[in-house]
Amino acid sequence: MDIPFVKLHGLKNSYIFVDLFQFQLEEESLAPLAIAVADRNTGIGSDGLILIHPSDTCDVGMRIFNLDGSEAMNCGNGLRCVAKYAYENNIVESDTFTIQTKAGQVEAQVHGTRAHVQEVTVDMGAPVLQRELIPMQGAPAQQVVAEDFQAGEEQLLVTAVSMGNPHAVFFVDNIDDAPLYTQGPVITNDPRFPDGVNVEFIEMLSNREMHFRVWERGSGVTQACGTGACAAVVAAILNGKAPYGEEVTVHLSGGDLFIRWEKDGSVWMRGAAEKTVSGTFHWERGA
Ligand SMILES: N[C@@H](CCC[C@H](N)C(=O)O)C(=O)O
Repeated sequence: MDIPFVKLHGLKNSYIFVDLFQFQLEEESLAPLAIAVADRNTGIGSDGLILIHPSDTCDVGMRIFNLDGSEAMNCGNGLRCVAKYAYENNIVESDTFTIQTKAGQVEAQVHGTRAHVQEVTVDMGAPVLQRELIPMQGAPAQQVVAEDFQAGEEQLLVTAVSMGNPHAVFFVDNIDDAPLYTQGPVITNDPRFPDGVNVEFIEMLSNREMHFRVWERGSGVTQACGTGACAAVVAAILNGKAPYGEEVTVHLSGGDLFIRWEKDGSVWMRGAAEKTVSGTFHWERGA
């Protein structure tokens, strides 16, 4: 099978995009295809696969598969890339439009021209903070803010946030000392998070600026995570480390995102999306 693809990234969090307005894929091929395209030796190389598809309820739809083939409910960097692709390819009429995800509907606004969208702002909706909806084990109806969390030998404090997908946020004094490679792969599969979890380490530089590192569920260390950056800013506000309603600059390994959380309302994410390459991926399933 020859599959037309485009590779885009949000701050070097890269995905292979297949446009299902143009090309059909069978449901059972999606997870193995994600693993195949993401492989950096035998595939194209990416953090996963994203499908851009027609939607009954929104202007365009997005589905995201991690590097290991697991499907996630949401992807912030993917949303900005889908918005760029949809606008540049005339899938949408206006520069503000809706995108359907498995976690619900979001609204995107592109900044730029049909020839080149540089930046995208997304209304990511309200974070989900009830423990059982993240989901995290423990007494229901509570928020998880700076809660004791024993991880191996380390005694950490966790703040848990869902942006449609689960995030465990840990504040550290120095980002270079964050136990990303030791605790990331352990915490992501911790049974206290029955669906697994994306693991973020944050160093606050001021109440408007933070360093961010992530171990993504299903993909491992990535250069950036849009939903993770949103969760980190929400966690900072819940811990009294940042204000409501003000843009916070998040320094990720791959670049900066600008995140704002309105009290009792939406999280807004603004940042870049880039196209790197397009082509055709020749794939024999099971080969
Ligand atoms: N990189 C993404 C998140 C992708 C999904 C995540 N790994 C999960 O399993 O929830 C982003 O930019 O938000």
